[in-house]
This record gives sequence, structure tokens and C-alpha cells, in this order.
Amino acid sequence: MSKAAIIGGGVIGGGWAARFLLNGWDVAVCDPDPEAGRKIGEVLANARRSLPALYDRALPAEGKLSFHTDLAEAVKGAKWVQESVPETLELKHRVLPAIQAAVGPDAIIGSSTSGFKPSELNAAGTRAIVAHPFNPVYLLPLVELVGDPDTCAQAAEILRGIGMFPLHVRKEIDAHIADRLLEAVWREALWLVKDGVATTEEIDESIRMAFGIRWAQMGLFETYRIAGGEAGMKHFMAQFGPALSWPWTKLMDVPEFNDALVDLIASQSDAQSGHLSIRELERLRDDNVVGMIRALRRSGSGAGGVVRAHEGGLVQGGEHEGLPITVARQVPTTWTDYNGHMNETHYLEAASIATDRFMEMIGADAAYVASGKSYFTVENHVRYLDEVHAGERLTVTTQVLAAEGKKMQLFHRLWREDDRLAATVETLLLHTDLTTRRTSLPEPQVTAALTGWAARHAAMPADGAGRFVGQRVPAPETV
Ligand SMILES: NC(=O)C1=CN([C@@H]2O[C@H](COP(=O)(O)OP(=O)(O)OC[C@H]3O[C@@H](n4cnc5c(N)ncnc54)[C@H](O)[C@@H]3O)[C@@H](O)[C@H]2O)C=CC1
Ligand SMILES: C[N+](C)(C)CC(=O)CC(=O)[O-]
Repeated sequence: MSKAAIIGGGVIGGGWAARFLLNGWDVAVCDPDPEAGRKIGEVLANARRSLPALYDRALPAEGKLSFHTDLAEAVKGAKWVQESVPETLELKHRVLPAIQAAVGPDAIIGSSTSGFKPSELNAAGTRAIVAHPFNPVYLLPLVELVGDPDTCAQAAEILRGIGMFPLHVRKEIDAHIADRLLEAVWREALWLVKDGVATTEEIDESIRMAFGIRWAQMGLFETYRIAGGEAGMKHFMAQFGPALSWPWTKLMDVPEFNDALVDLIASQSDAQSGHLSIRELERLRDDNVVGMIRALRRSGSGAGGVVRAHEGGLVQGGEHEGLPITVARQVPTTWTDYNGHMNETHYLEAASIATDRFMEMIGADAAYVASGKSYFTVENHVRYLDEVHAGERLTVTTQVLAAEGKKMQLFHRLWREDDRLAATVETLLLHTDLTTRRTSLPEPQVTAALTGWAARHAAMPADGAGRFVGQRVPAPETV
């Protein structure tokens, strides 16, 4: 089991702890704050309800979490140490040498710093790289890596393994890439509030109703390329480039950061969002972020592509009671309803994903479908036997009941985390020619694979298959 040590368990350290833990790493947190355990517990609770919801496969079993006040004890045996103490160079200059003195020579030492350059961080001879993440660290994939290229390459490999997107910054610069952009927007927004042009809420509306949505899926330059119309980027530059020298922006000036400005911004922010606690706001943000990233999975754009690539490396398959496991995933909160459990539609969704997986297993995969052949479902029978709750691991096994000519009859069992049977779904599919939209015989290799599975499953029990709606419910199967 790999171990990560997080030095400083605040907003960002807590997010790193959750990211590593939920990807199967053991995590040691070092923070002098006696409240660190409670705070990280709350961040973890939010991470547990959101991160697994990005995936259609289960994440690895969670690692072990420990808390330490002694830094040397925390970093012992760690493969990755992430410094996440407050943003003062003086403090980082005390903490980084202490980490380096206590950690093995091969361990990566990353700093979460939002703005300091590696040459500043390492002024006292340390070997840290910048590994700058984004809040919430457990959901957003980007980590800006700055520093020694070999160390950054090793770090990138590890970060991909926990579902993140490492971006190597070619040249060190204050505030790296993303924070320079964010600072520019933030400075302009402060002027707009200070000058009474807009409230904090109006500024947020101008972002979330328009360019915030665009940025999440195409960023800045690809978006502007489209804005140039058919003539593309050159036309866009010709049209809007000159505006940069008009008095549109105050980007170079910083408004005086005095109490009056802080009070103005804070009071407007209280009026806008003060009715929700920070944890409630985090849950709202997390649910929205999960929904947006899941939407991006389909096209593989941006963060959706990162999740898909990471998911491809998550273990799937195996057997349960002699039957192939066709789904192993965690139940997202979006699958639950007002009764506080998984809604009926998603029992069928899980079975449908199991059917897709089984089709791949017999060679009726994406390439086969692209060649113009597939299976269509013509009948389903769902038996709801037990509740399933958000976050719970759900496993589906698939048994072939019949495989004759165009027909494929499957019996999916949905197992809860405690190995109780949650549902069975019996499903009948017919092989179909996608050009004529009529039923047809499968290709010989698909028939051979399917009948092979059918022969292996023929002698196995299938209690509950063949029932009609309204038939008395038999006692649920248990292991
Ligand atoms: N908050 C944000 O949005 C982001 C912050 N960062 C960076 O992450 C770092 C941490 O920032 P936050 O988490 O926001 O700060 P924070 O104030 O929430 O957390 C800092 C934590 O460090 C602990 N700490 C202080 N001295 C320590 C020491 N000597 N040893 C161990 N722990 C110590 C504090 O008790 C506190 O829990 C900063 O470098 C910041 O620039 C990076 C990305 C985003
Ligand atoms: C405000 N901030 C500079 C600490 C922000 C970041 O560093 C990244 C983020 O999460 O926005």
C-alpha cells in the first residue's frame, strides 16, 4: 500500500488527503490544529459522496487515515509528501527542510503553493516541486507541476494514478498559469464592486450564466476560435485585439486593499450566500461539479476525458458465486430519491450497464456495433428485493439463461456491499442489423462466445427467473 503524508490539513491539505485516501493510499496528516481531525472528517464525508459518483466503476478500497503532530513520524515511509501549510514563504522555509530531513530520498515533495516559484521555495537547498491543485482537490483534476523535469515526470505518473491531470509548467513564474488568469479576473471584479458597477452576486451571475460554462468544456482559445466565425482565430484577433488597448480593463492596477473594500465585499457576499453554511455550499458545489464532469465524459472533453482515462485503469471483472462480475461501482447520490435510497430506475440502469459489459465480453463491443450489428433489449423483468444507499458498493453478476439464434436471455443479480441480493433483472435481447433495423443472426464468433457462456451457466440455479408480475415473492437469495 502506498503512503502519502499531508503537512497542513486545512482546506487544501484536507482535499489532498481525500483524493489519496479514496484512491486507495494510506494517508498521514500532520497539523498542529486540534480541530484538524474534525475538519478533515467533514471534508472526507463530502468527498465520499461526490468523487465515486464520477465513475461507473468502483474506486479502490479506501486507505488508512492517521493524524500526527510530529512531522517526522507522519512522513516516515511516505512515497509522496504534500506541503499544504499557509501561504507564507517564511513558514514554507521552515517546513520544507524538516520534511526533507525526515523523508526517504526517492519520495516526491510537493508544495501546494498558489504563487511561489520553486527557486523561492528551495532557497535553502531543498528539492521540492510545486504541485499546485485546485479546490476541491478531490474532484478537480488539474495540478500544475513546476520544477525539476524528472521529478515532475515521476510526479505526473503518480497523479494520473489518482485520477488527476498534471500540467507541467515550462518556466517558473509567480502564480504559475491558472492563478495568473484567476487573479486578473479577480482584480477586475474587485474594481467593479468598489466602483459600484456591480454587486458580488451580479458578477457571479455574469460568470455562471455564460462564460463559466464555456470555459469548463473548451477553455479560452478554443472558445474564441469559434467566436471568430468561419474565419476562425485570425478574424477574432483582428476584431477584438484592438479592444485590449481601449479603456476596458484595469488589470494592471490593484484597488487599495483596505478595511472598507474588505467590508464591502464581505457584506455583499453575506447577503448573497450567508444563508448557507460553508459545508452546505461545498455540497452544492460538489453536486454541480459532478454533474458537469459527468456531462463532459460523453465527449471526453476537459475533466470528463480525465475521468474516463482514469476509469479505464480501475479494476473490473472477477467472479462472484461462479458468475462473471459485469458491474462493480459505487452508488452516486444522483441515483437516490426522496425515500433516501436508490431509485427504481437505477436498478435497471445498473443492469443495462451490465448488459453492455456482457456484450463486450462476447465480442459485441464498440467495434462490432460500429460494423452495423448489435443487440436490442425487448423485455425486462426487475425484482426489487432490498434497498441500496448512496456511496454503497454495488456488484452485478450476469448469467446466461438462453442463447438461441438471435436470442440472448440474461439474468443479472444486483448485490449489495453486505452481499445481500438487492435485485434481479431478467432481460431478453434480440440481435439486430443496424442498417435494416431488423433482427438478424449474430456473427459466428459472437454466437460461439455466447453459447460457450450459456453452456457454463446451464446447470447453475436461477431462482426468481421466469416469474410473472404479482407472483408471490420467494425468500431473497443470500450467500
Ligand atoms: N485555499 C485555496 O483555494 C488554495 C490554496 N492553495 C495553497 O495551499 C496551501 C494551504 O492553503 P489552505 O489550505 O487554503 O490554508 P488553510 O489555512 O486552510 O490550512 C493550512 C493548515 O496548515 C496548518 N499548519 C500551519 N502551520 C503548520 C505547520 N508548521 N505544520 C503543519 N501544519 C501547519 C494549519 O493549522 C492549517 O490547518 C497554501 O500554500 C495555498 O496557497 C492552493 C490551491 C487553492
Ligand atoms: C485563491 N487561490 C490563489 C488560493 C486559488 C488557487 O490557488 C487555486 C484555486 O483553487 O482556485
